[in-house]
Amino acid sequence: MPGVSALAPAAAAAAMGAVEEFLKKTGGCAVIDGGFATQLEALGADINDPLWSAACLISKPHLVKEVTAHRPACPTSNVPACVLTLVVRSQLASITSCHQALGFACTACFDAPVQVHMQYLEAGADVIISSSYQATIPGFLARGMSLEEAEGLLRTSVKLALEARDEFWKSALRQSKPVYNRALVAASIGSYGAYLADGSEYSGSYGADITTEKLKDFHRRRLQILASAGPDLIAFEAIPNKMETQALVELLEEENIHVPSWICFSSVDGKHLCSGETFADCLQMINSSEKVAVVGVNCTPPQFIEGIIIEFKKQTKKAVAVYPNSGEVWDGIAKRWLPAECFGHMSFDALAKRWQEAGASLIGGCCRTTPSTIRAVSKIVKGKAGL
Ligand SMILES: C[S+](C)CC[C@H](N)C(=O)O
Ligand SMILES: N[C@@H](CCS)C(=O)O
Ligand SMILES: [Zn+2]
Repeated sequence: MPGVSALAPAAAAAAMGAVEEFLKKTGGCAVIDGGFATQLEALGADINDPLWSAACLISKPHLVKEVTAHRPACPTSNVPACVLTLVVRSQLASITSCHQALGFACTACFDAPVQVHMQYLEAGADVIISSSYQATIPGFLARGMSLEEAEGLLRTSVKLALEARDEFWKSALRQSKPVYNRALVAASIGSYGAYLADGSEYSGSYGADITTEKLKDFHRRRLQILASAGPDLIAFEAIPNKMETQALVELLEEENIHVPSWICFSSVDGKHLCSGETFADCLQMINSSEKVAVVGVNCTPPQFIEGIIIEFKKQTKKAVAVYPNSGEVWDGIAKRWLPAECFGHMSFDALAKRWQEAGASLIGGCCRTTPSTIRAVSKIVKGKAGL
């Protein structure tokens, strides 16, 4: 499916139909990847940063030179000298970490997003989500970047995912036994709360001053740029309240976005959005939008997912996506994950089978899930060995 932001209405309708076709091709249940940020950290990246995982997009090659002889490894990525080629000229003596000390990535860190995408593709993901969850224009500007640089990094996030998908697909085609589908690339758009980086994507509390119009203005330019960068889907992730849902639905119309979207909510109780508002009110708005192909929940504890799918299936005809977190709880102030409340004796993949039976059409994992989670999910929902 090509990038479709500039297509005429008939072609846009075809793009929406292509999502349905794609789901059929995957046997009625597509596998989404797992936690992008989680796996980035597993590769050694330091994402304790206002941009969180989007910090991996920042690199400044014009400031750097080859000094592998001087520095044996990147202390952040722990990548050995043979692949570490970029370090700042003026700070050779004092480097402690690419992101924290220098404010940008070494080449090894910069390769990490592609590696993460590749690992999820190998694990069996039919849909990979770009590294743009917390990539925002104001966030990049606050780092001293120009508008042009900021917009360029948004495009880069989609480009890296498309490159990984195409590279992986080329190698999959060379295999004698067909195991994989050609994956779709979803351009991630996190909530306003994710940008605030104050834990409000799990509370939905944006303060008294925020309005639907302000939220639209916050999302507008990033949406335009990501939609025009050639993704197959736009993935609005962890949307915590009704006002932001309304802003997104209206914005998709106003900007006439023809890339099919999904809107996924976050929930901390399994019955409401994080704000305490009902799913029903949001689903009603989404049901009347032709721009939204898929609805669902992400970054929500696994024990709530089956009940949520059952509710959604009563309230919408759109395909339902679920990609819960591990059940651990994000402490937005201390910036760390707290232990999960016990979610019973069932493993994530055994639960995934139940989510499929309850009617979910796309299943994956969010924070604190990994390629091995996705490998297990893929095997169980597709009944396929060999990944
Ligand atoms: C999905 S949460 C763990 C992402 C990080 C959060 N927006 C923060 O920056 O603290
Ligand atoms: N796509 C993002 C979602 C965070 S809630 C990630 O996996 O890092
Ligand atoms: Zn998450």
